[in-house]
Amino acid sequence: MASKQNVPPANGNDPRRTMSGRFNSRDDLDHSMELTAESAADFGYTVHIPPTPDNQPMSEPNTPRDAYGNPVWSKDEEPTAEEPTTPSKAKKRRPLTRKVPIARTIIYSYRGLAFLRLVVLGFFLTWRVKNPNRDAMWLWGMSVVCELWFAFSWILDQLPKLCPVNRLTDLEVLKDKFEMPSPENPRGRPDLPGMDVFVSTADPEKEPPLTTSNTILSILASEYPVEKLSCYLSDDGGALLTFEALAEAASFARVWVPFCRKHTIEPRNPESYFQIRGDPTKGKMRPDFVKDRRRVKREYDEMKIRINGLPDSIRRRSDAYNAHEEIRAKRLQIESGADPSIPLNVPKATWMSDGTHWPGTWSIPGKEHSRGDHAGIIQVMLAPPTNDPIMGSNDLEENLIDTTDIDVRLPMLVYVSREKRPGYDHNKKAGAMNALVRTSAVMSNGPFILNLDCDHYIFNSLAMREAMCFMMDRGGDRICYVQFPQRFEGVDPNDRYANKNTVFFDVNMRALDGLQGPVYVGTGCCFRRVALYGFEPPRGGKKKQQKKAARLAEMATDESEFESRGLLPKQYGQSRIFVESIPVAEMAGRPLEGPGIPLGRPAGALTGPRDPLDAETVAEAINVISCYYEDKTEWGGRVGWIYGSVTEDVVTGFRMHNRGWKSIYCVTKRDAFRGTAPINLTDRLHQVLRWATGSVEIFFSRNNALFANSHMKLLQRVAYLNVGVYPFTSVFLLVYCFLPALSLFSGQFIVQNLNVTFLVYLLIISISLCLLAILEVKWSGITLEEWWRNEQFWVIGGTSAHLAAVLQGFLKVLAGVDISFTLTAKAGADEEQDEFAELYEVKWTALMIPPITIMLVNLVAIAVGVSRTIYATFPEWSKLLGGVFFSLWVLLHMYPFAKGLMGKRGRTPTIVFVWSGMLAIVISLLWVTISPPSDSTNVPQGGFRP
Ligand SMILES: O=c1ccn([C@@H]2O[C@H](COP(=O)(O)OP(=O)(O)O[C@H]3O[C@H](CO)[C@@H](O)[C@H](O)[C@H]3O)[C@@H](O)[C@H]2O)c(=O)[nH]1
Ligand SMILES: [Mn+2]
Repeated sequence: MASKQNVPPANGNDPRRTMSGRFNSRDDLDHSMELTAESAADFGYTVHIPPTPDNQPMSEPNTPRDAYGNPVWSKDEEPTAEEPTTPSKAKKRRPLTRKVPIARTIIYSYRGLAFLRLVVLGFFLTWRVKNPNRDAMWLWGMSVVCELWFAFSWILDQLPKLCPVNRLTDLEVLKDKFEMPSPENPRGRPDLPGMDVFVSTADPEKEPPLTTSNTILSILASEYPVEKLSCYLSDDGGALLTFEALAEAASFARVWVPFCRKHTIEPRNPESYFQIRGDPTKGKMRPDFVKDRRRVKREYDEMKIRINGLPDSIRRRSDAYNAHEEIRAKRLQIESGADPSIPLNVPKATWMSDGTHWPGTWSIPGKEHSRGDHAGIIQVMLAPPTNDPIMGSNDLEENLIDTTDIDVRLPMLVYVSREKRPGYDHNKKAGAMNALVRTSAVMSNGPFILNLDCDHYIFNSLAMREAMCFMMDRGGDRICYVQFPQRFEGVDPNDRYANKNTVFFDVNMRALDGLQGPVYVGTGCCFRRVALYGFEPPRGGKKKQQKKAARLAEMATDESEFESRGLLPKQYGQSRIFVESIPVAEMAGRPLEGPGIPLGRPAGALTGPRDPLDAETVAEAINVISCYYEDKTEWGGRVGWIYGSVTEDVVTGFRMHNRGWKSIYCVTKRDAFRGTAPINLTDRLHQVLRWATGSVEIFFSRNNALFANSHMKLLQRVAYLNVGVYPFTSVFLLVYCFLPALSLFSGQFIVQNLNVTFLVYLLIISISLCLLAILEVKWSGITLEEWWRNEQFWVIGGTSAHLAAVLQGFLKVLAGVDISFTLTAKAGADEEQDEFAELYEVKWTALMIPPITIMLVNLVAIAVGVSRTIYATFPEWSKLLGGVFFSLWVLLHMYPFAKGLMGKRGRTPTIVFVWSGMLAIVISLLWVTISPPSDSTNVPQGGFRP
């Protein structure tokens, strides 16, 4: 099997190798005679895989440095080890988290207003149905149907927003409970559960390896006990580029992480850190800060150049090796006396710096070396750290900066590229995550899993601790995940396409938190591992289910049962080591036992060293990422990330909620994570298209909230139903956006006459919507502008991407056409020249056709209306005004879209508006001259009739 690993003994002679497995694929050629490591270095590049910290000098075991203050919430002084136990005990009983109520006046008026609007909407729609427009039944019919649907979709959106929640954590208490000396933990070793961080990347072209490396560095430098933290990078591209960039990051981490710890800097993503404007020395106490910073920056810049030069150096290196191979083959051919004119078939391989074939994807894809066809690869880039801190030294020969009294250990770091073969469905990101779930269970088995996209880095180094506060609090064992908001950088200041999505992240998600939990949104989410294994939460579930869970744990350790019943392999696959890890993770993830926590774990239970990473373990880690591992198991069905939708995230969260788990939304003062968003219109539309398509998939699947069970609250179900239903609004929206034009063309309107009743209704409905928005702004902290951008994008996305999603969804359901996961392109980490160059890029896509049509038709309609008025052929003034206002309402929503189409010349949309308006006037003048009104009873100048 190509994915088998050769595992050299720990700390072999090769200094570049860690105690990890090195892959060894079957197409490795014997070239070591010809090309030595030195000649590889001649090509100007060698991968730096840092030596393990294991054999570094051990200093006296110290208690871990109290490196973390609490930049987020309160700032108590740090308790020392000698502190009398009584206050600490009192502290330990303090809760780790609490709810912060939202001001009553705001929330009550918000609910009252929503109710009022609901009632008015009811009356209005009744009135609309009862008062048809006899002059234009078609217009009236279409508009009423659309309005009924809009009311319905408004209700779906509004109802779950009625009980928003805010929360606070207390990191001091967490520290007291888990990191301070106590009778059970005399040395005050970290007693926090392990955390496995998953980062996913899929394409080094669209997701620059420098960005990924920075994300990794922010994780490695995070404030979480080093020996409890492991970081896994899943590379679905199987790219050597990503691999070597990760090796570079691992190497630079030896400097970066101690630097972060020494000077407690934020954020710990070097690219972002060095880009901060303002005085970096602000609040820094140590005199050597400036010197250290300069050195580290230089080191970072060098790494950056190397990473950015990787595509080139890999290509040059591979060309040289390939040329060599060809010459050698030619020589063999001649020596063996074969006809030299026969063309040789030497593959154009991609080569690693040590002169072996890269087992993953080649730049020129070859057999068994393409994106969808390559071996599984695991490389431990940083070996698991020792259990005790290792202090650095002031030996500046060896270290770049003085690291005296700084723990220089690094968390484990692993590169993973799952095996891919033709004929297997790889299930996109969900499949990648499930491979990581298994590999990490075998290698580190952290009871908690933090999931990040490659472009989402840790902005607040205490973020993991925030999540842990919820998980370790009373009742925390019923929490399946803690979701953090997604925050974005590099979005244009006006956030033209509502990329920041603040209405979703600060209004909808906060509100869902009051309804047993927010949805999972794919990144910035900390999972309880066993929740991913398809278990039910303790207590919450039915008695029978609980017994079943206990039994599963029992069977995992009972050999005969495991083999004879074959039950576990059926669920989790054939790996014994994996199955045995389940109960261990379950136990380690529980909160500490204490009053009100009957099923807790004893304090101090997690202070021991972790299991060593031996050859057998690494071999098993490879085994569980083989492409056939999931065959005939419940992976992707009941277990792990759920398959079958391009928005695997929502479905995965839904399944957990449906099993009775709760989730938590954790908004921190200093953003926990930050990522990038596609600021370019086309990319944005494609992103929205993917999400909406995923929603349609959900709607047509068994994960439709209509089939939810009684574990879920009614309003929570409504929220999930809305996730599946919202794209369908686009159909009605499309029709509705054409109605004003149709009115102006026909001289009719959606009502027979614009009487006072209609106008008053319209007024109340609009005003109440605005008031609701203002109150939302009050309780959520978003701005009105953000709210308005969201409204605009609702129309833009609705008439383009959502519409296409509905079509795609129907195609999938009716014709089984598969939906692909189009990666969202990420901006390079260092595009300083023109920050928003992307914003102005215009790439045409069919998605743009409907909104463009809508805009043009409405413009023409306004012009027609106006010119007919000039000629006094328009039937009624009021209807004309109604139509024009209606049209303008549509156009106002479309404005950012029009601007986007114009590229950099910002003023052009206005010009285009004017030009097309004039053109339209000319056309309509002609039209009016050619066809005079046939029926002139309504025409004002009809007075000439006899
Ligand atoms: O075959 C694949 C496809 C994607 N990914 C990764 O999935 C992540 C999300 O992809 P991206 O194109 O950045 O999607 P976004 O629209 O930005 O992502 C949001 O929406 C997705 C669901 O559609 C979620 O998976 C993401 O976590 C969420 O951030 C990235 O890290 C990718 O590397 C894989 O690992 N394998
Ligand atoms: Mn993304």
